[in-house]
Amino acid sequence: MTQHHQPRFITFEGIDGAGKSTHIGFVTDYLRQRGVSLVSSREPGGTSLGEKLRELLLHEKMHLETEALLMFASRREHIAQVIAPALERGEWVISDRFSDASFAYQGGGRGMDLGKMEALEALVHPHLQPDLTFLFDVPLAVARARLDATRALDKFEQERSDFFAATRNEYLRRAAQFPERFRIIDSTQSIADIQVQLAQLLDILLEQSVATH
Ligand SMILES: Nc1ncnc2c1ncn2[C@@H]1O[C@H](COP(=O)(O)OP(=O)(O)O)[C@@H](O)[C@H]1O
Ligand SMILES: Cc1cn([C@H]2C[C@H](O)[C@@H](COP(=O)(O)OP(=O)(O)O)O2)c(=O)[nH]c1=O
Repeated sequence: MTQHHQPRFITFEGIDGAGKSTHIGFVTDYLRQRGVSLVSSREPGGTSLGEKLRELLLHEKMHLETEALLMFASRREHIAQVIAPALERGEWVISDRFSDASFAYQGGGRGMDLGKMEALEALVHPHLQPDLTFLFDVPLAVARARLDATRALDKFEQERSDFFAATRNEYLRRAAQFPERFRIIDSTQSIADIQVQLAQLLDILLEQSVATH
């Protein structure tokens, strides 16, 4: 009898500076050490076309709906080329952001009608949702201080604090709407404490995904 893990699709979300990127490497290492084959990717991006769209999205000013359409165009390609084939092969997929980011940034932050966002989601992935979404949540001032300390800011990261307040609120609204999928991580904790919590959550997911033949 052999044991394997049924494929899972995990996404990482949070406002810029919440600490998402810090933990993706930890999570991929943790899962690989436990025998999971996985693909780690990001949005916007994750494919050759998607990375070109990312360059435009992070640096060019454009109409709000153009921005939303390009985010979903990048996602469509990502699903077709990376996410769906990996899940079909039985591999896990870790994505640094997915559609919750469009709801939070283009919907919450920029105020695009959420009904239009839902229509795009229904067009691009009517049957696919993450199995688990880690939402890294911190007060705006903490995120801002972390960003200022580290790097040159892209188009989104230069937004004002009311933009991020609305973005964070939309993330929290989505988490309340889909509690079975979301796990909110209090990212004011130390990196070490967050990793203890992530490991516990991953152990539960691993246990639930074991299939034996
Ligand atoms: N829990 C934490 N405590 C203190 N600093 C952190 C924590 N998490 C991340 N950082 C630091 O904050 C900065 C932004 O983190 P990063 O992971 O790049 O954020 P994100 O990917 O969410 O934009 C980095 O310099 C990182 O080292
Ligand atoms: C996927 C996605 C990202 N974004 C934004 C959020 C981020 O500010 C930016 C890029 O995300 P990210 O890769 O998290 O940035 P970084 O590597 O600099 O931490 O794109 C949207 O506005 N909508 C979306 O649908």
